[in-house]
Amino acid sequence: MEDGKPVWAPHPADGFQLGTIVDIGADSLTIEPLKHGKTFVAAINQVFPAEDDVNKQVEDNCSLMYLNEATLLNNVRVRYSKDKIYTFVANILIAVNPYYDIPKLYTPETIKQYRGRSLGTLPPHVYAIADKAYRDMKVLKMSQSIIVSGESGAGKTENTKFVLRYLTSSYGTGQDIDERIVEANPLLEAFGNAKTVRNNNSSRFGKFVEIHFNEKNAVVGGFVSHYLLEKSRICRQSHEERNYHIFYRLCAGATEDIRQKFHLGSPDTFRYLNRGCTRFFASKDTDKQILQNRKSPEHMKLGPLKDPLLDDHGDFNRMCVAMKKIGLDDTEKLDLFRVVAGVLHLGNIDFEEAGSTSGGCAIKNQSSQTLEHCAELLGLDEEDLRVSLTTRVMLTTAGGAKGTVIKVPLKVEQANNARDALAKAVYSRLFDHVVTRVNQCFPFDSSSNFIGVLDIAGFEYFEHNSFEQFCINYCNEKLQQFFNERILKEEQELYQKEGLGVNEVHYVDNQDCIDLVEAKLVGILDILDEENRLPQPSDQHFTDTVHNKHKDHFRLTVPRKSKLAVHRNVRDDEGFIVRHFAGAVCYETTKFVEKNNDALHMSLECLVSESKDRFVRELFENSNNSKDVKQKAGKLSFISVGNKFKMQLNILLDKLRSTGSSFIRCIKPNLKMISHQFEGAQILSQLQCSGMVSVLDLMQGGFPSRAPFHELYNMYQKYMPPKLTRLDPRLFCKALFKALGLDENDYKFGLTRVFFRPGKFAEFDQIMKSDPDHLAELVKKVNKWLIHSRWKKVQWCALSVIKCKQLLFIIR
Ligand SMILES: Nc1ncnc2c1ncn2[C@@H]1O[C@H](COP(=O)(O)OP(=O)(O)OP(=O)(O)O)[C@@H](O)[C@H]1O
Repeated sequence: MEDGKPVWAPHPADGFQLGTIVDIGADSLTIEPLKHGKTFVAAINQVFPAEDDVNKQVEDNCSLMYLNEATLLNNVRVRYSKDKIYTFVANILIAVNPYYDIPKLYTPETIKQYRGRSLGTLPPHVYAIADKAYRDMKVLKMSQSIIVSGESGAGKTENTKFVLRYLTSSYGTGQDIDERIVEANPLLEAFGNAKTVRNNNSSRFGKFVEIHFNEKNAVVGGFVSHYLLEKSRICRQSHEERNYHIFYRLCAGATEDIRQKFHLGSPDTFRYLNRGCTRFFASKDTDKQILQNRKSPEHMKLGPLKDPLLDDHGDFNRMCVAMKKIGLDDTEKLDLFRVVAGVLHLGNIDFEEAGSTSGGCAIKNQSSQTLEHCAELLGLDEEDLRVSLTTRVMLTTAGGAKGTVIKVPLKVEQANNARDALAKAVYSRLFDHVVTRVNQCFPFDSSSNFIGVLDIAGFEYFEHNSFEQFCINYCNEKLQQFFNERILKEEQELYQKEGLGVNEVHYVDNQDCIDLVEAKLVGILDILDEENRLPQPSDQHFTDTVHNKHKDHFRLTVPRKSKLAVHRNVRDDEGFIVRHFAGAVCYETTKFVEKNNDALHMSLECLVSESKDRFVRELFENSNNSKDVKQKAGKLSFISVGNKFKMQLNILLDKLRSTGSSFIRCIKPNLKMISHQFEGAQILSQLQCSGMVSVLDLMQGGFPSRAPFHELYNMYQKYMPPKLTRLDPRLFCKALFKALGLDENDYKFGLTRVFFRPGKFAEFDQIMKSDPDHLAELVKKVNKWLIHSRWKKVQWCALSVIKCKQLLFIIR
């Protein structure tokens, strides 16, 4: 950075602002903003050199002279203002959510344009990544994966859908299977998506969608794996949020016949819906199609929720069509709806103290009809359901009559928990079933390779972070490691391909953070499991153990060390801070123990797995603990959520490691979810969380800026006399570099481009644009070098001829 040249300095709302350095301190700089405003002081490591033309935008950030987080943000900003939402950083695609349909961006014609075209030959696009994956699969005969990440509402699911549509329409067989892969989405979204404050259509589960190809590289089928459905939402949502879409779609769109059969009412009549938002999504017109008696008072008062892509009544019908298309018959459809209705009724069962000496509770009289509906819909015996919700079965294990079954009465709060646990178990099994069923509708006998698209929540931190964030961030920590491995590998491969003869790129590994979470016995997940197995597990004891076992761990500390006041109020035994690659997160550990346990208590497990209804019974058939329910009845069994996730993740990562990979980083431009608004600071934080900034760091360890010879030639030919511009671009560049006497450690000549060490491209540019006297001197030097190198070439040729002649003479 130089005196008088513009720099990017931190700005609270925009991320960075342009300014000039007016004073230099020991580790800080005083900056004068270019736009009006007072001078301010910024830490030296937060001030970055700016490009000369800050309105310039490039398709690949690596062709910028200064590759840093500020120039990256600025490039994305300038492009976004021109509706260019996609940008490359080397082979990584950044996708900013436009929150409106950009004309012609995803048309069939655009799909055609990208078919078979190499990365970089057309503007950055999600189709370019999809096609690269396909071509790599074909050429390398190796499966591929595309990892789509970003925070909620950033556009992961939409981009995933674009990839799937691109692949099926470009490389499908034109048969039913292609359509089925695309049609599976509405069904998955109905059961796994919900309105949240961040996104009206938020996927509350992670998924890896594989499209399988035969030996001729045509689509033959698909397979979906899913991760971590958010279960807490089934029973409770915050005020402005909703439960899963299916509940509202059923209430709004079901035929009168279904409505009566399943005893459905308006959303406000169900506890599992009425603590959140009870309005339907509808347009002015479709709102009229929803009968009055299906609308909640809140809906009547405030009108429908509006979203261009969502409409509960219409979506119900579309979902029914999609079900048909993917091969679900009417019986199966009704089975699904019946269980959804059953869950709703279950939530309406109320308990009160029994008033007996047992200290237990009973189902309120007012709930008797609900109990009846619930039992009917889930195929349970009403009395058995009553008993299972209000008592817990225990087997005596010691003393007197060993193995005697005793019924322990539950208190009101325990019964409420049991009811909610049952609802969560039934719904999440139903969701598993939906995914299994979806998978059955695009079967394949054999496949040569697949392209998998991973759509999973990115790194997240809120004011209050719980077990869900802990799992998601652990997952992102693993994906980040994979990302680093791959980017590093790609960089090294590029250096090799370009013949640079170097492969030194250094970066900070995050294995220590991964170990902190998943190491055997001492990792946080194992400590938590250990706690769950104790007779009286407690969140505090778990938290204390974590702190004790990792007293001096660099990645772990106590909440009071947080920079944020809210976290400093959290006691040492109520939380811990993990220093993730993307920043420190304070986790509050209340309910960690409960959330880590997927097991129903035994009476409930027995109840549902012996349901009279085949569909419900089958939902629980494959459960881990149904086989030996009776033997285990003495203990509260424990099924670890954390370790199941760890296992799934490790399988996923093994799979990813065995494939070639591409990355799409989705960015949410603003919190209001509107078009044409770029909130710089927000976006910068997402770039940091998605690992993009650390990728820049990683690249800084090598040769981050790169410019093709022809580009350099075009940039500088105007400064050179015609005699020199007649040279071919490669020789032209070589002559310049040699003449300038640049340090050979600062740049490398590849086959197609020049690679620069951090900041060296700019230095070079500066010399080129220096004053005319200096330039004249430079031209002289270039000429001299050319003559010198040509002379050397002539000498070498002459010598070779002489040597050949001598050789011939000897042979003769
Ligand atoms: N490329 C796009 N063009 C137009 N609108 C888009 C695009 N990408 C996203 N959107 C809009 O943004 C909304 C949120 O996108 P999406 O559901 O894909 O986010 P997400 O990252 O999957 O969020 P979550 O993690 O909550 O599921 C979409 O419903 C759509 O309205």
